[in-house]
Amino acid sequence: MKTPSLPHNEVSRLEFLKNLNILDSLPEQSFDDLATLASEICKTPIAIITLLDESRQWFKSKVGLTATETPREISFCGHAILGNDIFEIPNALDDDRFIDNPLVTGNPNIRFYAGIPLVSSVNYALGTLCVIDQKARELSEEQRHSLKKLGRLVEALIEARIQYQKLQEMSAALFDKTTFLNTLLSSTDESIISTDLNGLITSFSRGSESMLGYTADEVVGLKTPAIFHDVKEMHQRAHELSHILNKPIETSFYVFISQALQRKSETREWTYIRKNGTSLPVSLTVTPMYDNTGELFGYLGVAHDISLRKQAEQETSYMAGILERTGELAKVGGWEFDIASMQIKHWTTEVFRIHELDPPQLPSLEQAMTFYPPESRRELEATIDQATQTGMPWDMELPFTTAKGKHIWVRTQGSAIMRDGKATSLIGAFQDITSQKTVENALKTREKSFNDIIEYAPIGMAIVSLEGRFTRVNQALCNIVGYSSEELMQLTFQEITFPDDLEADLERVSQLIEDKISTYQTQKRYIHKDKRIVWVQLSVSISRDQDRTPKYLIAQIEDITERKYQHEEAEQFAYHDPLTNLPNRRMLLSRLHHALMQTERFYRAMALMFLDLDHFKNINDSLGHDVGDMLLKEVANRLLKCVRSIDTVSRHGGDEFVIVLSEISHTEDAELVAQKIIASFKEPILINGHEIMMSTSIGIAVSKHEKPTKADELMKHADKAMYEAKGAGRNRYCFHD
Ligand SMILES: Nc1nc2c(ncn2[C@@H]2O[C@H](COP(=O)(O)OP(=O)(O)OP(=O)(O)O)[C@@H](O)[C@H]2O)c(=O)[nH]1
Repeated sequence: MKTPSLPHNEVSRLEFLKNLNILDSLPEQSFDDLATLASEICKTPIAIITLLDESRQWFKSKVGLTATETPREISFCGHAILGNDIFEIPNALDDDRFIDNPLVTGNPNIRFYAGIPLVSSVNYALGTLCVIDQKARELSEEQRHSLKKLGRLVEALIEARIQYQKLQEMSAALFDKTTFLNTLLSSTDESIISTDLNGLITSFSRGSESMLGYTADEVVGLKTPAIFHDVKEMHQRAHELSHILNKPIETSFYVFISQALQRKSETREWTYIRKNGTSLPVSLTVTPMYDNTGELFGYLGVAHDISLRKQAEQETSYMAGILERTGELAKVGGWEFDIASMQIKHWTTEVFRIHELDPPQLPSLEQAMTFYPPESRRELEATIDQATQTGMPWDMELPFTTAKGKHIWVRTQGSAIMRDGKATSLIGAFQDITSQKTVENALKTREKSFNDIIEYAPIGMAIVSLEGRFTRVNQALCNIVGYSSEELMQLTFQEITFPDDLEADLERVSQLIEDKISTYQTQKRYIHKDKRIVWVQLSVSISRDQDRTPKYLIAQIEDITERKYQHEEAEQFAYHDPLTNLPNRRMLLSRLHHALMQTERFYRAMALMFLDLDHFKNINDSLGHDVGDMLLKEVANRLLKCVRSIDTVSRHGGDEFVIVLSEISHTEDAELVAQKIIASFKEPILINGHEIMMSTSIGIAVSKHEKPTKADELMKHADKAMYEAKGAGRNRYCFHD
């Protein structure tokens, strides 16, 4: 027996056969009819439609046989499919290939076999239509011819099955696709509307319904432009298209499909009018739709709601407008620079105005830099480089020359916008600060003059905080108080003021701060660094801001120490007796007037004592004038010890002394003082080894508030009383009656 060899395309043949899904399928009438016909036409008891699987031949249809399959290696069909025509074995017992075949030697005892290969349209021999007899014989020519035709019919059945199968697959795919599309249509919020070529609406998606408020039933069948289009907008677009295409365009469906007609889809912003009358900005993409022959059959419009974006755009443009206007008002411009393209992206009107350039043509970076002088340009470029690398903001004031050649000053501020640690753009503000700069320069000049005035002033000057701390001092003041300016600025005026003068000074400062006085002048004492007293003439004023809040004190300090001492000396000279240093007649008269006034005011009494030394001339004559002088000094000391500090002991010249007891309660008080004086002379006075006994005669006059006496009267009274004392024997006192 010879096992049939395999066809050259066996692998793909088996694959094709498998995909036919025919193996082990149920019997089909059409196949069975053809098998029966073959059996009848060829007059054989057996007819089979076999299909050759990898290891078996399977019978799709069979007549006169109960088996459903047999092994491939013993099959006759395995040989038959290798040829193109009928494979005919008249007597298997005469053929070496089959003589010992189990199908020949055993059931079904094949003797005659004729099979026509069943070849698919893509040239795979799948099996055979064969007729079998248990006796040796041959087919007639007609039978062969018919068997071939029947074979073609079986092939057609198999081909129909293939086509059906393809159709099944396609319809399954179509179903999937339709399901997908329907799901997509109903799940998206986008509005999807299809129309035919004339704009008749053929579908209206769920998204369209919720976007526009109409149901599909209300809209499908309407012609575009339909109830939800803004006719004014369409009219405007028609007008634009007329210009573009240079021919009149009507306000019609055409405005939506002008591009689609040229096989392009077009996206454009439109306004939809909802059923409730409100409008909705949308971005509408219109796409032409073609059938499988490439024929245009309609249009698809997909629209999405851009109201949020529009609102954001409006807000942005509103904010940009506000920024632009506030920038103009504040004279501050804004700019933006894109780092990737190294291009200026935006300048506000104010930036153009400062440059004296006309918008909207933006200069390149290089051009923009030419407005700065070379040195400033280098500085600015370096700063921008640094900002780009580090994101560090900058704020610079630079000289600038406008497009029309005007020299101004500008302030440029900027910072980098960073994304993922990298600067993507720079934004900033730009300002003309020329007038500010002019004021600043004027202020600087003024400040310099002010500084110069302070620094080089011949008198001491200081700026002092309201608390008293020196915040600014000049050299003249340092010279006055002996401190360096650094040392002085660590001190307060309180610390260097002579304690006795501080209270009055602080009082005046308070009045200044409280705005009760605007300035004050005083003479006061500072304590020099070397601890000596320095007399100064001080003039203090206060600086206030616009709402009169006090800011600091301004002090002018003049050293008057020398003048002060000279004055004191002169005063001493004018009002004092140079020998005894006691007040002289002039001062006494002043004190007397004062005492009389107080007497009247306070309902008191006072006494005037007139003293003349007894026989003083003898001292001069016997011991000399100098001893006389020394004696007079000692007398002065003794007299001072007999009175209170409020009383005045004066020398009137020669050996005459006058005492004002400015406040007595009774006449007896004066008497007591007179007795004390007389007693004090009891002690001898020791001068140059001479023990001198001295006495004095005293005349006392009293003035009481109830009976006041004028000063000159009182002097006369006391003088008269003194003479009475002399007359009465000296070394005594007498009251004027
Ligand atoms: N040493 C000295 N003598 C003076 C000074 N001024 C006046 N005298 C003298 O004082 C004397 C005053 O004398 P009188 O008061 O007139 O007479 P007296 O000797 O004191 O006698 P009685 O007053 O009558 O007790 C005169 O001799 C003056 O020359 C002075 O400043 N120094």
